[in-house]
Amino acid sequence: MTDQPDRLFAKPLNPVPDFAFNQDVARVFNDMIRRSVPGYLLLVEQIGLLAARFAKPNSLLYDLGCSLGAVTFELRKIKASGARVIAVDNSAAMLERCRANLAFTAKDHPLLPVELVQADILQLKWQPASVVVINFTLQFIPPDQRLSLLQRIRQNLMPGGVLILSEKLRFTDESTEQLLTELHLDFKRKGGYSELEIAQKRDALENVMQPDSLQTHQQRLLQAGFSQVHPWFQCLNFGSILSVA
Ligand SMILES: Nc1ncnc2c1ncn2[C@@H]1O[C@H](C[S@+](CC[C@H]([NH3+])C(=O)[O-])CC(=O)[O-])[C@@H](O)[C@H]1O
Ligand SMILES: O=C(O)C(=O)Cc1ccccc1
Repeated sequence: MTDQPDRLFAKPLNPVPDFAFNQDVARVFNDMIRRSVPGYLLLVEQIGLLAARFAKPNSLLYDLGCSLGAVTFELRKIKASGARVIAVDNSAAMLERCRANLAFTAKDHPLLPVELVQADILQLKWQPASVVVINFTLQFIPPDQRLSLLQRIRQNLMPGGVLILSEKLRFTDESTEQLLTELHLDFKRKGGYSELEIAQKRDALENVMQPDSLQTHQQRLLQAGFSQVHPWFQCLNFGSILSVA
């Protein structure tokens, strides 16, 4: 994986442009996500283990909003004969680097075949799947499209299939929101981000990324038709939910 340090917001920007998954972001994304999402590496590793329990032979495993392919790579390690991984992202810059990463990491031990698809996940042509992972991507989908996307995912999951959804969380209780946001800022400061970098990235994300509360996610997943909805991971204001079809 390329590991250029993220200095994208280090110099004063006036105005701060909306956050976009362009070449500049793709180049530093590996560093950015590790220093921005507490628990990211543990989460990705654990997703591989969770997914392995639900993956069925001869089925599809989707990684929606695959970025540089961290989750895709974990899915490819699963032993499920005849299964295939479909990794989807609408950013050409991300997919190009994802392709290079996956080629580089393809060692001798067998990995599941992968197809990289450049597409909007709202426009995807679905095929029946046993595993769908959407790791920190639903928060970039317009809120009024989220339920119908989850319904489509639910409809294309085989019985007993799993959806793993990770998101930044907001909290309706003001003091919880304040405390966890402060702790997240402490995590960023400890990772070497300056106050300017933190403030400018927050401004860049403001119109682009809209997190929901854990309760909103749980209710929406039930409404989409999932029979079991289990929050299984939370680190500060980042969490993940496993839902069974
Ligand atoms: N409508 C869309 N259709 C397809 N892709 C999209 C769409 N909107 C955004 N994306 C893509 O979703 C990804 C979100 S990052 C995922 C991290 C990864 N899952 C990881 O586990 O490392 C999360 C973050 O940056 O916080 C980006 O690559 C976008 O191009
Ligand atoms: O940086 C943040 O505040 C985040 O919420 C996480 C994030 C990580 C990578 C790209 C966009 C958002």
